[in-house]
Amino acid sequence: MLKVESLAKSYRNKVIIDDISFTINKGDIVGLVGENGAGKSTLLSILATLKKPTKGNIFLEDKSFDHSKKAIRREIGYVPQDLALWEEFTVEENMIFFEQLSWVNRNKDELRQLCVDMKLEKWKEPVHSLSGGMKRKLNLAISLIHQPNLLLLDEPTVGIDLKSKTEIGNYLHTLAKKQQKMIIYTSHDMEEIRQLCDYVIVIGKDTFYKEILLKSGKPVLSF
Ligand SMILES: Nc1ncnc2c1ncn2[C@@H]1O[C@H](COP(=O)(O)OP(=O)(O)OP(=O)(O)O)[C@@H](O)[C@H]1O
Repeated sequence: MLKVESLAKSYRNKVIIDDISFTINKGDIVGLVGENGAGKSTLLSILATLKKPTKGNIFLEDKSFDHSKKAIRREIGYVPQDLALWEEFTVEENMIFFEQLSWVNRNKDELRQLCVDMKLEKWKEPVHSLSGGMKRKLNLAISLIHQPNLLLLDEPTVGIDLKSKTEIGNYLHTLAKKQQKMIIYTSHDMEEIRQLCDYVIVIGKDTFYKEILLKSGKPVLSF
């Protein structure tokens, strides 16, 4: 379980996030939506332990973000908006490189299976020759190497076609429902959010997204 209590973040005196509280259980896929600049990436990077909140508490199971940062990092897979891949290396070489940096040992078959599960079958191809959707899949596969329990995905399907979006969505659904991962997922595509997420956290002043989601019957928490 991930528990966020009264979280706030300001840059200098500008309040970006104000008093957010929510709980995510194992197996939940939670959408995080809001207008540009609402603070979605800021919230994800706080949950990824990369930024400190101005106020509030966060717990992953019984571990506090204030006291157990190292242990918590092992449990988290974070995929930022920007791709972080070695373009000249093949898919295989990228997977092996990131496995070497991770806390767990995964053999080549296991690494390859992670890619196959995501329908990324270009194992021997250099990354620069892959489509945008395939690169996004590879970024996601890399974030799963250390078998995290909490996945934080910042617009993982931005700019990719419907087929790849659907494949990524199906895979995330399997990760949550069969492997009991917790997933927080940002997107500006409300249809995708509606189909994939169990509930949605809406942040920011604009009520546009909240209204669309409520109309579709999706449970919404808004801040
Ligand atoms: N290091 C920083 N210093 C000052 N302001 C920042 C910093 N990082 C982000 N901000 C500001 O915080 C606000 C929220 O940014 P953030 O990137 O979290 O929004 P977002 O909801 O993810 O937006 P988008 O949908 O465009 O990705 C923006 O106004 C941004 O300019």
